[in-house]
Amino acid sequence: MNKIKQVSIVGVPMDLGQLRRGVDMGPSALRYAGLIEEIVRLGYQVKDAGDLVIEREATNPSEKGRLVNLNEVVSVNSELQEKVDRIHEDGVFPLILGGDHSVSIGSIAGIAKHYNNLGVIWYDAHPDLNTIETSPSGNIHGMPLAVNLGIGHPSLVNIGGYAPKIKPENLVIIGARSIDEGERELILEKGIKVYTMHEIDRLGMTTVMEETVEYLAEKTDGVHLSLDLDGVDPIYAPGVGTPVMGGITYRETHLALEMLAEANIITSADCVEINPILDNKNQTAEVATALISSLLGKKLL
Ligand SMILES: NC(=[NH2+])NCCC[C@H](N)C(=O)O
Ligand SMILES: [Mn+2]
Ligand SMILES: [Mn+2]
Repeated sequence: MNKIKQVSIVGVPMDLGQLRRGVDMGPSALRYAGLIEEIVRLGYQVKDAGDLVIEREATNPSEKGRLVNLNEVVSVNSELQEKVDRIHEDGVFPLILGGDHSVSIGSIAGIAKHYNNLGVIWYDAHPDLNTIETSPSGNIHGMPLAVNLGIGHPSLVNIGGYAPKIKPENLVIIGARSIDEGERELILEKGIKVYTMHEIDRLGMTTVMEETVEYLAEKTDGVHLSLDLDGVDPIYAPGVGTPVMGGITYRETHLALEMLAEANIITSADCVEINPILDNKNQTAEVATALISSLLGKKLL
């Protein structure tokens, strides 16, 4: 957290990056779960920048081979980019609340310009490395990491007026277990560091995080954490639109985030894909709140 004791929250109540309604309620669910109070309790000065206003058309059907809601996703992320850029300029830790995972396009666009080598930890069941050519769905929430690497539709890739935002060697994906063929090819082609569930099972989360911190610390000057709640097993985080069984446990995720807090390398974060309609009495937002507390330094003792 680089001695920044201020956190600025931006909510992005947007569900346009995919087709299941409800993930637009993520910021409210997190606020109801007491996220802000919890961060205040940890000793931070919290500025709540409120939520972006999202305009959505009544219907916008998906067509294969087409980017669903492209123009809307571009305009929301452009606005988010500006907002996050300003927060960063003020020297405050930006915490972005999604919304579907396409909001990471705007959050990283606003952050990456402040670093020569921004590192990214993508904690997710999915690598989100699809392009229009490889996407099985046309949903932009399956593409943000590719976009951040400069691969994808120009109007997404150039948000913020520069590209790429991140370099493949500054990226670590943790928790992947649903990987499309085109994503697999891109991972191998770019040599992206991925800890799939297989490596997490084999090495244990302690080693995974020690290696991740070492890998990023030596070559990056800031690290963004993108926390997709579907990285966590759906037993603990059922309120997500694309759940995949066999995920990371609640305890392993706490450990991962506690280790990041200890390493003191995270300079910004987003928390995405919470869908309260699919949830069990706001459990997923409560889990996310507890996890973010660990990231921001909460300890058991
Ligand atoms: N952020 C997410 N939950 N992404 C899910 C992506 C699912 C699938 N790979 C797709 O491209 O449609
Ligand atoms: Mn994701
Ligand atoms: Mn995911």
